[in-house]
Amino acid sequence: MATKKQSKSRTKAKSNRPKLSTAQIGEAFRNPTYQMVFGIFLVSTALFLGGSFFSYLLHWTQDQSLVGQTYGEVLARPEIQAQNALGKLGAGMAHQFIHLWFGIAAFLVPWFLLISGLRLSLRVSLQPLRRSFASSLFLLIWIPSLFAFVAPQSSYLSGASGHFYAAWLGSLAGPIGTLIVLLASMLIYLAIRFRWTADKVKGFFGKFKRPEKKELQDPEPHLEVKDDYSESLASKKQEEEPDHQEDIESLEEETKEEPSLEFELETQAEEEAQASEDDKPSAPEPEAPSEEEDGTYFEIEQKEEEEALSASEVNRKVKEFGPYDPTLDLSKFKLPTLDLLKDYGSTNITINEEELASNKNKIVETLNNYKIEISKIKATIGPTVTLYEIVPAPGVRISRIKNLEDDIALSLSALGIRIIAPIPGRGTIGIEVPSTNPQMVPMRNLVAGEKFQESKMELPIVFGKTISNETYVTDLAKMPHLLMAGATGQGKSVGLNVILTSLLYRKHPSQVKFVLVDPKKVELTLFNKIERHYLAKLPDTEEAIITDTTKVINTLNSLCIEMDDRYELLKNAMVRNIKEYNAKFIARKLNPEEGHRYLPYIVLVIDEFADLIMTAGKEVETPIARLAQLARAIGIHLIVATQRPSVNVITGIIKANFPARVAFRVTSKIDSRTILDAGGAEQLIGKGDMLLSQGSDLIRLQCAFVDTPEVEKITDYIGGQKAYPEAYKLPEYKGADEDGNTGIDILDPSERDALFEDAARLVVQSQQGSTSMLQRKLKLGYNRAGRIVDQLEAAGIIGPFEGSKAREVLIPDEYALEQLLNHEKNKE
Ligand SMILES: Nc1ncnc2c1ncn2[C@@H]1O[C@H](COP(=O)(O)OP(=O)(O)OP(=O)(O)O)[C@@H](O)[C@H]1O
Repeated sequence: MATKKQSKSRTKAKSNRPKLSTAQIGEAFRNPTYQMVFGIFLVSTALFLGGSFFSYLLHWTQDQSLVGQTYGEVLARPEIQAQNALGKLGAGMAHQFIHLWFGIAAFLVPWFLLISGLRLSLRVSLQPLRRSFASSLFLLIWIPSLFAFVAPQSSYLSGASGHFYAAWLGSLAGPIGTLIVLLASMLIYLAIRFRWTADKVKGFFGKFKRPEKKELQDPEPHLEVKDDYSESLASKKQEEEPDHQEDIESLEEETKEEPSLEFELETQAEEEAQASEDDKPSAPEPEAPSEEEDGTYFEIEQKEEEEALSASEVNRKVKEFGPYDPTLDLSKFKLPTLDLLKDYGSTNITINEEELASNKNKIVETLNNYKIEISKIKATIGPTVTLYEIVPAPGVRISRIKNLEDDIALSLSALGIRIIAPIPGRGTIGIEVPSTNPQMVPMRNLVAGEKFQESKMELPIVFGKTISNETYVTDLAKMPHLLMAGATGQGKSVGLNVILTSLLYRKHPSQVKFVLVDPKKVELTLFNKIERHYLAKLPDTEEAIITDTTKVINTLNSLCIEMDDRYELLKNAMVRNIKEYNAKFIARKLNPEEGHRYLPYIVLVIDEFADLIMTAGKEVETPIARLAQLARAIGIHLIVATQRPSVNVITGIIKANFPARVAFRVTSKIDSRTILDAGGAEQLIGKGDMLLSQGSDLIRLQCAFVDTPEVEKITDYIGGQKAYPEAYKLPEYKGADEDGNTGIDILDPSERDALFEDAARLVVQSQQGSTSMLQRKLKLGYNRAGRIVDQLEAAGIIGPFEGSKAREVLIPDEYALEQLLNHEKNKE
């Protein structure tokens, strides 16, 4: 009874177990580890079969004795031995495949398994898979039939299947009919396989007729277009007997005259599709290595879509976040989940072969019109722009191609053509042509990408995709500051949101703080919701997002104080940068009682810098330049965006301290030069198309797209979680206007600063009378600390200013100080 119940409940449990959906199976199949395992399995099977087949050809007569017996018996009895190198199993398999099935054509089976296995496991592509499969299927029927027809006695050539087909065909069409069917089917196969056309066939036969004519026309033949094929012909020509030369020349002519275009379309993404399953119908069929119909190699490169981690994997990583000391205050904090970002589906690029071929032809034609020969063209397809890389024929001056920029743009009738001559480090010339069907790059796909999720960077930012469709992740901590410019509506605000979103997806609130300056008052308001998690602000201010100019000046100066403080901490900890400092702090090697604390990174974002410079000029420029120069090591990073990249906004001093710059589309070449020190940004196509310059590198990227509702969802998600009691406090700074010479009498004890007594105690305790010490310990601005020092001097607590020496402290201990203070109070 009990067992019945048990088995019942087991069956119930079984039926309750979730069934694998096809999507899950597909996902598992795309898993690189499974692909590797399956690939290894295929390669080993191929080697086993191949080896046993070869051995069968040598030993099949000796192993004949095994054939008559039942498999089970042969395998079970160890005394039965086979001559086949792969043992009884090998002998049996080879007999099955060669004798009973396909004859000699059976070798196609291990060959196909081998190329499939290599592609799956190592991404090595010996042959396009789909085509090899079709060819193998055809040949597995055709070869056995042919051998059965021409050599019916040799059964290992044709196999039993060959005899069957030949007998069946013979009964249907007789021997002559069989021969015709065999020949015709082979011709059809060759025509499809090698894309025969009437011109090609005529050209091939024509070469036997035209040599004399050719010699008359072109007494000194030379190769007009230099490519591998013609090169091989040229070398062959030298080796050949003189009377074969005409043949070769006519062959060359044939290649030049060929009007149709064929080019290789080998994409990794497509390889992926083939290796897994046929779920991407838009992916084009890969073809044979590039064929040079018009004398120029044309090759198309499209990088494979980056492997996206599934939503559950990303969320698991989020959950793993935690056993880290500084996060303890908000240990339950969860980083935003992937589903907060909008799912725009897969963004596999659909290749428009016609467009590619026509652009390629136009480029080649335009260059040919100017007598510029090229030997190879390669197309790399990005989300919005395709890069045509040209290898010019030897002797062509690069400047000539560069000068044809406008002519090429005219012939392609496209805006935004950019010529990079030469592409640094590649030895080629690049022509970037905007696609007619640009693809947006959704933030979700990039955030889910392995590259971003697994990056070990301090402040990883997933900016977008490169021209070769690769995800571009960079480290803000290494940049270390970023200047961003672009005309209105070209994607600046989206770019800023992408940066902030990237950091929100990877960093715990204890690790990074934002100081947001938004004079336009609308762009960054959404981030108000995460004030107590991620924002930093001045003490006693209401709004964390700074919109007014005076507050910006105070905040910048406050950041300078924070910077000085941090340098002091670093000095005391004897480390060189924030990373080492925090590592030491986490290892509990720094004592919090001595003022040490965990230092979060601070990212200052200024949207619309031009507005600030116009209203505050030097007052803004100086602290920004100071921060930009020094703040790198202590973890303060600046991102400054502007609509107007003119020289009075981006001054020399600002530019010199911002090595990393991003340009969205700008209105003029001068603006492009101002921001990037190079032209090109005026030719971008807008909508997030951008150039990123880091040192001498200039990279074209398509910025990721994150919409306002998505940002709102993320900030809501974070804002809904437990927060710190208040925003991260920056040191207090009072502007000169507020505490400058406002008629305060330093001799009048009633007008003393509120912090006077605290300052006096500090000075006496430490027996040090310096302004900078007060600034640091009391978190004051320079002016206020200076004024307190003057009041301390007037009260007789410290001595007068003595140049480079510290002021003398006149009160020996705290007891004497308390007596002095009480005495003054009593006098009042
Ligand atoms: N990376 C992108 N991908 C696709 N479309 C984009 C991208 N970036 C911007 N766009 C489009 O351009 C529009 C304007 O972008 P955005 O608001 O960022 O411009 P802006 O430069 O900040 O303008 P402004 O300076 O006037 O605020 C967006 O609404 C969006 O439609």
